[in-house]
Amino acid sequence: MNQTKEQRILNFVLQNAVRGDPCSVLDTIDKYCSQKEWAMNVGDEKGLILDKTVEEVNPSVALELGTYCGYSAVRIARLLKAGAYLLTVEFNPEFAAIAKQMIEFAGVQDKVKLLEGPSEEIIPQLKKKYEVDTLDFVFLDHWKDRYTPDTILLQECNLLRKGSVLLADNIIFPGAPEFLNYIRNNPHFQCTNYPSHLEYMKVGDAMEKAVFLG
Ligand SMILES: Cc1cc(-c2n[nH]c(CCNC(=O)c3cc(-c4ccc(F)cc4)cc(O)c3O)n2)ccn1
Ligand SMILES: [Mg+2]
Repeated sequence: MNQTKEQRILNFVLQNAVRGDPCSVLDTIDKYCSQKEWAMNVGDEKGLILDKTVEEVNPSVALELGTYCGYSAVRIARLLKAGAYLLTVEFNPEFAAIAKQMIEFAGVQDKVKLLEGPSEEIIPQLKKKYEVDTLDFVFLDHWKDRYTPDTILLQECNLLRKGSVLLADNIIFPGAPEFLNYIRNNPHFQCTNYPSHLEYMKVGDAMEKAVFLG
């Protein structure tokens, strides 16, 4: 049974990073994915934009859509205050299994709850099944054609409050044109664009921040 790229990334971390040190896990993933095999982690450049946004919001309850190998879950969780937590949603069981091990190796498992399933199924369960009141921060990094329907779903499920912050990856590449159109023309959101580059590449990309105005 030959290995997947995601297993190779995890193994490289297990062999080269420092257990319990989130920064060493992030640096090791970035090293592997920039030098050996590209992978769709948010990466170090857009990761700084994510860091600044998480520090500014200082969320008690955060949601991530699109866990992948757990890079941004580790990135977000390392910045959360005592008692704060991240819910992260992954639909692919192989990715979820890798992410679980990555999160545990980084030592942030007490701050992260990994939920397996498609976002459209999980979001309506957040209040009753996962005891969420409202979300302070949402990182959109899953299927790009789900950004808009899931933003609408979050509102329908009453999961956003005045001041909730959404941050969306890949606005330019692969691109989320429908989402950009929706969110920038929506009077209930205040948007800010952050130009950057596709992870580990010279290709242009951007992140979009959208503050819910209630
Ligand atoms: C429906 C649902 C879905 C999920 C879900 N979980 N994990 C994901 C991954 C989604 N991410 C991407 O597809 C992605 C792609 C690229 C890319 C690809 C190919 C290129 F050539 C260039 C760039 C770059 C990125 O930065 C990305 O984030 N979705 C979870 C829950 N429910
Ligand atoms: Mg992305």
